[in-house]
Amino acid sequence: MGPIAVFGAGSWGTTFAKVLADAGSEVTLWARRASVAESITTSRTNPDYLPGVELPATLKSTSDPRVALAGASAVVLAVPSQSLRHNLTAWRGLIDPSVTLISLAKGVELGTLARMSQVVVEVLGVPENQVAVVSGPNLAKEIAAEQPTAAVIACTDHDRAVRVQQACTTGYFRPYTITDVVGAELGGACKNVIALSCGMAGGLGFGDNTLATLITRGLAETARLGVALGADPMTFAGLAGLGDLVATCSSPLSRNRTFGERLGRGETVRQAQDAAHGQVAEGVKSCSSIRDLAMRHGVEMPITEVVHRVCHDGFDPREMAADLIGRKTKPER
Ligand SMILES: NC(=O)C1=CN([C@@H]2O[C@H](COP(=O)(O)OP(=O)(O)OC[C@H]3O[C@@H](n4cnc5c(N)ncnc54)[C@H](O)[C@@H]3O)[C@@H](O)[C@H]2O)C=CC1
Ligand SMILES: O=C(CO)COP(=O)(O)O
Repeated sequence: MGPIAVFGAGSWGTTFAKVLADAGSEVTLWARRASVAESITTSRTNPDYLPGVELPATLKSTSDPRVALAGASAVVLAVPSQSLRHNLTAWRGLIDPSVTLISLAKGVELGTLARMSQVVVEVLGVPENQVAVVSGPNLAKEIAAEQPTAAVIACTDHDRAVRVQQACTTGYFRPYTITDVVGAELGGACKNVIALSCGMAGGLGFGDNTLATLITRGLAETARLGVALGADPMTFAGLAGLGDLVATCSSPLSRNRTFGERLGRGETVRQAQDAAHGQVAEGVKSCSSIRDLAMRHGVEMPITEVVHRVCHDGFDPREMAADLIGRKTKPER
């Protein structure tokens, strides 16, 4: 794979740019703010998002999309889900129609209920086999510290997935390939919502049984939605399903879990948002689009429903347990 442009210099965009550069790829990282690009170029750091992490000397950075895209054979999209369409529309005329598009975002678009790869296909007019998705238990700060982890590269074109895999394999980052894009994207989007519920449970003082119950039943409702949308159920037992779910629901590094914890301790959505300092907790918006997607397909997602009510309808997290536990009894499957 030739030069790679990474769009979005937040925690994951910057970290994934480092992974690609460490794997030997030629990488240019586009940052929205010129000061961030300047800092990466001159001091090899991105203090706003990855304080204390030294970035590779080979990594270039710019705030000019044309410079980032010059000669690029692949474009990595690392902006928040709800702004992807807007950004891509602005960059559309600049992106060579033959490049591989690599989506890192974990969300479902509000209103259209589109997955991120569907947004890419729609806005850029490229075939779906040109879009790859990276997902898995990938908390940016741990990967930036070169702690070992695995991931999946999902693309309906297996050969393309292998090329992306080769471009990002390092001594600390081990990507596997799969062809189930639907499953990979839904696993990544839904686990943010389940992590919010786990955070709320933690904030309310509940322990590991509650955590494990939410993770397991969260996985069940995610897989139910996935199967209704044509995903391979086995994807949810893999890195983009269980792997990401366990990491995000358990880790204090997760923005979604942390956000939920604040709500569980009694903070308002606004207070939790202010405390996030502009860092995105995707589940706060995706709980609504995923809930709507589930309703459209007649799929029951009770945890997602409750998270939506807490985040958007003023429902008190203290009522969450009674609401979920008090549902009509039924078989596990
Ligand atoms: N941080 C992590 O550990 C991981 C994050 N992800 C996903 O990657 C995506 C990006 O997340 P992060 O880099 O963590 O987010 P972040 O909150 O750290 O950074 C977001 C980046 O997008 C930029 N941005 C924000 N709004 C924008 C807009 N309207 N237009 C253009 N740029 C905008 C910000 O300036 C920043 O550079 C999300 O969908 C997230 O779920 C996936 C795996 C791991
Ligand atoms: O996607 C992630 C880990 O795989 C990051 O989770 P948060 O967005 O909750 O920090």
